[in-house]
Amino acid sequence: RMWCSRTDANDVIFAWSQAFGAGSNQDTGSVIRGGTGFFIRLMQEAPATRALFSRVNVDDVHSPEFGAHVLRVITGLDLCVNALQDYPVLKEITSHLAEQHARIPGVKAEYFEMLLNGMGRAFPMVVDKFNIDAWTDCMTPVVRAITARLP
Ligand code: HEM
Repeated sequence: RMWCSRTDANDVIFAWSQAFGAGSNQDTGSVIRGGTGFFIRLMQEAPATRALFSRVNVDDVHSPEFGAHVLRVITGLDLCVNALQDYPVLKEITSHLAEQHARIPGVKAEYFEMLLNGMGRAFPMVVDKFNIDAWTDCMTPVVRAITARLP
């Protein structure tokens, strides 16, 4: 099977809604704050990524420009997570995201793994009974699909 099981998907959809939805869903600011944290972590782990975000004002990660970028990413991930049980839709979304990143020089597959691993490490603090195995089983194929054509 290419994607994760429905049971795992169910756990991930629930975890995601606790981390980025229900409550914070109503509040774009908190989604941006949470998402920005993961980008700050990513840029610490892989400093080369910083230059990729110069167009979105990475010099001030609390600027509206960087916030809007973070929101685009989290919204893209939200689409993926909520399509985990609809394989044809998931395929469409991930291949569109793959296209959007394939044309940006310097973007590497390993950066996606780092970003998603950062979430896996943080979610136990904000999600009840976080199922890390379900997260890994569901998000690994998503990352693989988005980064298929990246170095
Ligand atoms: C699964 C995780 C990710 C999702 C869902 C995602 C989603 C998106 C979306 C929706 C856009 C806007 C595309 C557009 O409007 O044309 C974008 C732009 C971009 N993404 Fe990602 N992204 C992810 C991870 C990453 C990672 C790990 C990197 C590199 C470290 C990255 C680098 C970029 C860059 C450089 C842009 C263009 C920024 C600009 O506007 O100048 N993304 N991403």
